[in-house]
Amino acid sequence: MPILEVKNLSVAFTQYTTGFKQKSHQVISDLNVTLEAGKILAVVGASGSGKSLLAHAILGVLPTNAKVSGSMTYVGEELTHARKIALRGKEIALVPQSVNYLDPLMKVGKQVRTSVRTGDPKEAQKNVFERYHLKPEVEGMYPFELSGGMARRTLLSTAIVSGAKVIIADEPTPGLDPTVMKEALGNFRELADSGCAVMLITHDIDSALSIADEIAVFYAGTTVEIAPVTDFTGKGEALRHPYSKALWRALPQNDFIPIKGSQPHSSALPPGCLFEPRCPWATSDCRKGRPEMRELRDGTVRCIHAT
Ligand SMILES: Nc1ncnc2c1ncn2[C@@H]1O[C@H](COP(=O)(O)OP(=O)(O)OP(=O)(O)O)[C@@H](O)[C@H]1O
Ligand code: NI
Repeated sequence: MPILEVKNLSVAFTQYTTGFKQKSHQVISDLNVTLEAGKILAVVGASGSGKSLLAHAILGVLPTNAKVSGSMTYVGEELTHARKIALRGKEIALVPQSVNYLDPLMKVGKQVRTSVRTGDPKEAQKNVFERYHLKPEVEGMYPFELSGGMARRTLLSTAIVSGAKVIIADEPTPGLDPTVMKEALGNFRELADSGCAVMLITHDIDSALSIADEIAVFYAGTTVEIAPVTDFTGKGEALRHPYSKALWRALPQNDFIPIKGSQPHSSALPPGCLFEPRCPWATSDCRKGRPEMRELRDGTVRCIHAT
């Protein structure tokens, strides 16, 4: 049984335009992901494709003007908002994208210690600081006294000491020097190997490939493909969706061919397949409706033409 399952998640924001006119922007549509114990799912996709919003939806920290539909389960039971609040920071931990999530008024050692649930908090905090090369004096500092890299390592420490079963890491590595970054990625792998389910959101496909088991490719607020990591190889022949193939081939070590056009904005989503306006395979059928996510060769894809 998956630890965490997100089914047909949709998120829309209501915004006021001129006067009292309201406009609804669909920023996530029909999104599906599954997290399993012992596995790392990496989530990749362009900026604005909905990666952080998915993380926030799982943690129950979306802004109040967000309208959410779809279902989520945690170990087979519905993950209601009340349950999200109860599990947050305990069973489900977030390594947030922004270091602004640290409490500005609390010394960082204390912030890490309050996340410890079993064993001696002081000991756990000391050990994790050592692991991330945070000197003993750092525990007495306030967030504003930390460098960006130190703040990131503090956020990682908080999630690691929590003993959570599900770790959602939203771009946890920018600003870290390569050695610490490698260590942080290695820690996620260790957490997974010890039975956690990890979702790693990243722009960095290379890091994702180095530690993940599966990769979910996001585009304009939905999953277009979920594939085993081993499919990201060669010219991308094993990949299913034209966007995943293009994303893979756009990497510098591959063909370095940029993808023409840009991701549609949530205020102007195409009526059919969200990738249709940029797709080399598009036909008139692609404009008729959103393709469903379907199983194909050990993965899933949202494209009527994928084979
Ligand atoms: N509070 C909000 N109100 C309205 N729109 C929002 C709000 N928060 C996010 N969005 C929109 O939702 C979309 C998805 O945002 P999200 O932060 O999830 O992207 P992302 O994939 O995490 O991008 P990045 O890689 O830059 O972190 C964006 O178009 C963003 O502008
Ligand atoms: Ni983000």
